[in-house]
Amino acid sequence: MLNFGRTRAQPRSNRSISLGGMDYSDPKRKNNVVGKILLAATLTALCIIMLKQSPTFYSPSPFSLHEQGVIHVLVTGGAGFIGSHAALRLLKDGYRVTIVDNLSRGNIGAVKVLQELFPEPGRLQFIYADLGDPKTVNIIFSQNAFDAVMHFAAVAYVGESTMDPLKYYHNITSNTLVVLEAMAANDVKTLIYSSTCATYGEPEKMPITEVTPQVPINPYGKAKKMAEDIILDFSKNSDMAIMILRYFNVIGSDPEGRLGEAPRPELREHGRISGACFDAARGIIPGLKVKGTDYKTHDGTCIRDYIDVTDLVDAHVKALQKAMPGKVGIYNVGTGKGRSVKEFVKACKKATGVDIKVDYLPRRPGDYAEVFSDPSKINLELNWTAQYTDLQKSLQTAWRWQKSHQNGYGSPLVMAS
Ligand SMILES: O=c1ccn([C@@H]2O[C@H](COP(=O)(O)OP(=O)(O)O[C@H]3OC[C@@H](O)[C@H](O)[C@H]3O)[C@@H](O)[C@H]2O)c(=O)[nH]1
Repeated sequence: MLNFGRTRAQPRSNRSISLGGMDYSDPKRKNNVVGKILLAATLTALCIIMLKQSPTFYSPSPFSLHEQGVIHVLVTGGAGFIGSHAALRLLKDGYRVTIVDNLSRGNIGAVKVLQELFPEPGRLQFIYADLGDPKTVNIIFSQNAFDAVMHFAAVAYVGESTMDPLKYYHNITSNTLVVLEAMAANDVKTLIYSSTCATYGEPEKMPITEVTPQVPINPYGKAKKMAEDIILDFSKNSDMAIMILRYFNVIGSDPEGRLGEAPRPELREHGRISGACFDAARGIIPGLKVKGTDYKTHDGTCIRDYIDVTDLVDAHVKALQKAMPGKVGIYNVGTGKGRSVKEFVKACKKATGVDIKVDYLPRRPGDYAEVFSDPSKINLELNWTAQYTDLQKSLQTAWRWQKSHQNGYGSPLVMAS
């Protein structure tokens, strides 16, 4: 069942493109809207059928041998926005990386970018698999000698979590359990866990420290808190080295323009503020909907702490380096500065040069008025400080990628040739 032999030159999904004998560059076909839709649907269906045979390994070489001295990190959700940026940083720093992703939210195009940057055998392995399937996950762990796991894979929209709470409770808690069990069974000793400021809910006192009581108010935050509790209980009888990073609001993209944020268009209504601003600036949506103007903040809109993805992945690498056996480290990852949605929109207008049309709507269920971090613990203990603190500059970097990737990474499932 495990397919180690596939080369980068012959990914299954590449072959599925030629199966149809279609040419995307044919101008007549471009004008044929119905034809394009049918083509896209056929390709997607073919890819889904092929990819369903999980786990499917796409890599230049087998990864079953543990190379001495090279730390092998499993990056779950490595085809997603934060996971792909983390994988890039790890690879740049000389780690070997295995990405496991079910491509439900991530993009195979991000993996392809990484494979092109790091084609050497033994550097990067991509496994299409679902963490909800313990059997598959155990096969993956038993066939690879992972030294550490960065567990990013998860659904992560506050608004969606209020509409589909079961999806959130299931995906976030159950998959974390599966990962932890596989780590314990296969003697993998280091976990860096992606948690969130949403676990704090709406604290009375700002800024938020790591000892601020966690009283989440939406299913996303509650599920992440549950996953943290699972990890903490497990840690009491384990010598695993664990770091829990509570991210604030992640923005930006790779300064060298190789990776970006490409959320699924079908989830646009739940999307985060950065994606919505860029979609409005590109004219994909008629305007930005600011959700809630009657919060008790200086301008009535919600306040968030926007942290650049480059800084965030730096915090992960530092956490990995400082993780101690038998210890759990919990850290806020934010800039320490709160900005309102109106301030964010102003910065986005400047960054894009587009006078984005703004509509003001009622509050979004699940939102809290104000959160921003006190990052002193991570400053002190992990020697980490946010470097990319100019909101407009981070948005400019992200906008450059958005402009040069009008369709994101293309089809999220098909490896473009
Ligand atoms: O289209 C939009 C999107 C968002 N917003 C507002 O912008 C603010 C930020 O919302 P986002 O959806 O971008 O981000 P959230 O604060 O809800 O959660 C985010 O930060 C914490 C992370 O762990 C979560 O994964 C992430 O979704 C909220 O006030 C929201 O109502 C809009 O006004 N319009």
